[in-house]
Amino acid sequence: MASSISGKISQNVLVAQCCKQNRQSSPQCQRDRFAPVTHKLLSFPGVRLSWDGTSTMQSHRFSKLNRGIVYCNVAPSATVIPSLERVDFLKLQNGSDIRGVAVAGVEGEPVNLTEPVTEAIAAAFSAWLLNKKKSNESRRLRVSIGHDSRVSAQKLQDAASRGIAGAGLDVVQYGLASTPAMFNSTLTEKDDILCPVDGSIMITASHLPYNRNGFKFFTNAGGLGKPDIKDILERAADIYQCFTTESLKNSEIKASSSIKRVDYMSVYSSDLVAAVRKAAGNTEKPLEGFHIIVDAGNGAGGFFAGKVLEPLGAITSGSQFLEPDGLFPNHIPNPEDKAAMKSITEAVLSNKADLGIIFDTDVDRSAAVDFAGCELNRNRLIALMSAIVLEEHPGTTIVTDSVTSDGLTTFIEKKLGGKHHRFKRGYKNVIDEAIRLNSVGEESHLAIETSGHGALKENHWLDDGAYLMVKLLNKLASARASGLGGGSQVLTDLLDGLEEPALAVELRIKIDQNHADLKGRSFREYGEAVLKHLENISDSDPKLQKAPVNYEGVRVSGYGGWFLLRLSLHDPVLPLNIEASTKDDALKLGLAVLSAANEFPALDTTSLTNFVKV
Ligand SMILES: O=P(O)(O)OC[C@H]1O[C@H](O)[C@H](O)[C@@H](O)[C@@H]1O
Repeated sequence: MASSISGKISQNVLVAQCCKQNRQSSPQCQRDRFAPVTHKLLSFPGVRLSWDGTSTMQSHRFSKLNRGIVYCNVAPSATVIPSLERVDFLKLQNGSDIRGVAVAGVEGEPVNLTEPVTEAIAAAFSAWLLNKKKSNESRRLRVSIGHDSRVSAQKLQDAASRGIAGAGLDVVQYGLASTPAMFNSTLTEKDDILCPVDGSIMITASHLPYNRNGFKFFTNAGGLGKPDIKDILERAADIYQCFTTESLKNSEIKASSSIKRVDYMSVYSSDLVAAVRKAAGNTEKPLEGFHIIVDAGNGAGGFFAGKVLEPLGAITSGSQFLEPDGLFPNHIPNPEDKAAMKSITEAVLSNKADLGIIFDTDVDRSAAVDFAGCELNRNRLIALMSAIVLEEHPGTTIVTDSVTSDGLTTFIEKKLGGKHHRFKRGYKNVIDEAIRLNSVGEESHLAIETSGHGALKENHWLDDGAYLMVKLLNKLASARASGLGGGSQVLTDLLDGLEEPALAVELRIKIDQNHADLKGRSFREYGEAVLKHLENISDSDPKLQKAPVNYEGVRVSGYGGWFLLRLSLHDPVLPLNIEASTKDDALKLGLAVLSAANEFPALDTTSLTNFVKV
């Protein structure tokens, strides 16, 4: 419970408990042994914390001069938990997400996302949030937590709740939820369900295997970016090394009184329903008679059938894998995955449905399949969304990731009259770039990746796979309202004129980080050297032309196609995309890359060598 001091609400932070034992054993604590600790993690406005060794932390208003200074004294009785492993927190960063191994049993993948680690990360997010937001005088800050269907979800949700409650913030648990719903909870104005929340945590590892898990964080300004995640992990490392048996026990007791549960997915779903009804001129059941199949891949997207499509009048029989199952027994929930797309396509065809909709585990990505089994994912989904958005906003700029096809550019610019801004890979990069363009006067309404991530300006730049599908449903409903039949043919017709390559492939070339040829360089530096060399080779080959505008890696046209070699956002890998109108041309492009790659012994070029051999 927060203690009320001088009539103001103050936030307690239980997690700053640096014990004597810890100080003796950890270098940081030794450094800080006789001095007040200046912890970034506790630098919240105007509050000094002191702990007198009892289980209660006391907050005192503190002079502005001393903001951020924390006195952290711990009772000698506190004991370090022997089972607390050393954890390299910064290794848990994955771009603008946190990802780790939460379930034991996979060889070579030791668990590094334990409950105490999670508690420390959630406490660190709370401290970060307290720094960012001035606590409302009338209430404590609150944080919503939701999760996808992973087997480790419940225990991580409980641990994260303890971290937040221990920091003196209120916790609102949503249970099974989608990532976009979590962001949305920072925007919803609805007091009776404790919205808006000040911050939100989604527990998910997207489409990764069952043993992984992770976190995404939101405020009403959007998803946290890389620097914020790094900051949070640094704070979490400090917090973690100060954990004691007592502090962890206390946080459990504290958490039980600060946790509320809310059925937020019903609220979020009814917003989606309202959006489709509104677009259809306030018709109650604009999808009446449409047969639409949902494939949630046993992730969190099952709600879309029963809570969105059915209230709108659609028939959803034949929908599959709607039940959450964190072992993902049917297929990987990933609209880029070939087996997943095959599965939904077969379901649409065998049920003679009008449309199929598929989500990734946490529903921030999606794709569709038309009545004839035509996959509407990757470049096609971008083309389709561009057609819809450009009808509404003629001439607008469509921001995409870097691996989009040349045919897509021609389609957006020549057929649709828009502008294609091919930017970098990474959904956050794409969304942030669209926001930046608007801020400098270039109108953009859509930011979308080939991975199926997509965000619209009209939807607060929320990265929302379900909302992308709502836009397709609006199109179906409005076409029928204006007398057009043919079900999802209306969507496929929008793709008329999109040139597609005969062959499109993505190969991932690994960099062996332990190879002597790195000569002390990081894999990134090594990868950059590969790219530079490839650029030089391409410049000197008259059959190859470097893309005039390119924001990442080396993109080159030639032999009736193109290739892009770039550094992965996360891994020691150089992903290579090749598209061409014949297999022969694709091989020539592959050979050009291979001749450059062969000069770098730390590269594992097996996949490329096999590709050019065929
Ligand atoms: O650079 P890569 O390894 O291909 O990964 C890039 C991808 O990473 C994650 O999955 C992000 O969610 C995507 O937005 C991004 O496109």
